[in-house]
Formats: sequence, structure tokens, C-alpha cells
Amino acid sequence: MATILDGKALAAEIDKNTMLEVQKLSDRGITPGLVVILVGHDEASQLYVRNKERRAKKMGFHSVIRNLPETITETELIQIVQKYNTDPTINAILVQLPLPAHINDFHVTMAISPQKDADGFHPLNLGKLILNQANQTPVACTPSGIMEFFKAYNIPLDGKRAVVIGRSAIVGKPMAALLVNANATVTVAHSHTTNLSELTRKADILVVAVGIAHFIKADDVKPGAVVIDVGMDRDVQHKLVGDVDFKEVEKKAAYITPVPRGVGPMTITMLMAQTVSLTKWSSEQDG
Ligand SMILES: Nc1nc(=O)c2c([nH]1)NC[C@@H]1CN(c3ccc(C(=O)N[C@@H](CCC(=O)O)C(=O)O)cc3)C=[N+]21
Ligand SMILES: [Mg+2]
Repeated sequence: MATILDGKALAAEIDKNTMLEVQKLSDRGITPGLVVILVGHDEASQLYVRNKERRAKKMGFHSVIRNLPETITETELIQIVQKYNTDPTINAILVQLPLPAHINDFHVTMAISPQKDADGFHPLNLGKLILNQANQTPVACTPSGIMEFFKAYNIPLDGKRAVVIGRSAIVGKPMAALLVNANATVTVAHSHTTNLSELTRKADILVVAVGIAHFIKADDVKPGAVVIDVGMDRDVQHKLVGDVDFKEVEKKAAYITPVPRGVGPMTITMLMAQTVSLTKWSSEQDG
């Protein structure tokens, strides 16, 4: 039976440290400011945004939610982002992705000031990560939350074979960079990969971000592997499940993240921690 990587518990532990940092800033008269920009009315997105808002308020942040109509143009959205770039009460900007089809996600991501990039998706920040120069640089929250699991549970990465399934700018690419920077041997698999199970069966560390419920079965996993499930899928009963068949794979893996209460809570925790870091870094710049 695998050890379950408890995202909820680890998130609570890291949140405590973040709150201490918020207190230190508060003693200097500084309040971290986070704006979350949401375009349209996607139900799942609104739920995440509400969760983020609740956590931000609990942390003592200045928290702004900007709900924008589905019909907003790319130019208008970029103008709003630029307004927050120069707003001194805002330290971190998150634009909920994906955006509607008529808006180019990349154009909007590039409009966010790299110094206020809550997600670490700006090409300057992602580039620094790939070059292993990501000190005082925001990093994508889901992959950095996954790295916190490895740290907290003393899971070694050096010299290990890691397979990341998914090549998005949000999860797969930054995850691969973090693992390679930690001296793992990394393979990035995706929808065009042939003989996928042959690869996954050799993985000491398996990170799955495909968006298909129960895509990974026990047969696809090496005995004793570390299995990280980034999936947020709905099963036939509309219940939240992951990309990994948890019940089966739990019996074979050494470590596994559940869904819910695994990677999800860690993503929000890292967003909160990153907002505080961005606030600290900018206060150091200002002197
Ligand atoms: N710019 C941007 N940054 C993001 O970080 C981002 C985004 N866009 N778009 C959508 C995805 C999705 N995402 C989640 C974060 C937390 C949970 C989460 O807290 N999940 C809980 C509970 C979920 C539930 O019960 O519904 C759990 O897994 O236990 C889920 C999903 C962030 N995303
Ligand atoms: Mg789009």
C-alpha cells in the first residue's frame, strides 16, 4: 500500500509559514495584493476563483476578483492587465486560463508584468526556470507544489527516471524543468507519444497531467513508483476524480497523491506563498 501524499495537510503547514511572512510585511506597513481576473462564467473556474478568494482573505491579503464578460476583446483585457501592472496596491496578477477562443492566452500572459506574474507563466519567468536561474522568480504553482511534496516526504530525485505526461506551459513544461534542475532524468510524453505504458512502467517518478479520468492503471506503473496526479476530471457520476486509477495504483506505488486533497490544495497554497514572495521582492527593489 502506498503512502498517501496529503496535499491538504502539507498545504496547511506551508500556509502557516506564509502567514508569518504576511505578519512580517504587515509590521512594515505592507499588505500583499492579489488580483484574479476571470473572463466569462465557466462554473468550474468560478469555483477555483472562490476558493482562491477565501484563502487570500484568510491570509490577510488585499484580494480583488475581476469578473469580466465573455465578450471582452483581447485588447480590452490587455488594457485591464496593464492597469494592474502599474497599480501600487497590487503585487500579483492571475488571469484564469483558458481564456475564451477569441482571446490568445499567450498574448495576455505576455502583457502581465514579469514582476507581478502570480502564475510564473510569463516567458521571461518560464525562460529563467528552464535556464535554472529562477531565484527571485515566480514559478508555476502546480509544479512547485509538487516539488514541495518531494521535499516534505524526503523523496529523492537525483538520478531518478521521471516521466511527465503532458506538455502544457502550465504544468508539463515547468514540471520537466524543475525535475531536470533537480538532477532527474526526464521524459516528457504527450498525446503523440507511442508505446506510452512502456515509458511509464520505467518511471520512478510519474507525473500525470492529461485530463482523462483514470487514464493510468496499475499496469502502467512501476512497483514502488511515486505517482503524482494532476488530473481534475469528472467520472460518470460527476464526481471529482484524477487521471490515475487511485484504487488500483495505490496498491502498487510507494507514494501517490489523491484527488481531491492532493495537488489541488497545494496549487492554491503556492499561489499564496508566491504572492507574498512577489510582494517581498518588490519591496526590496523599492528599498
Ligand atoms: N492562470 C491560472 N492559474 C491556475 O493555477 C489555474 C488556472 N489558471 N486555471 C484553472 C486551473 C485549475 N486550478 C486548480 C487549483 C486548485 C484546485 C483545488 O483546490 N482543488 C481541490 C478541491 C476541488 C474541488 O473539490 O472541486 C482539491 O483538489 O482537493 C483545483 C484546480 C488552478 N488553475
Ligand atoms: Mg483562448
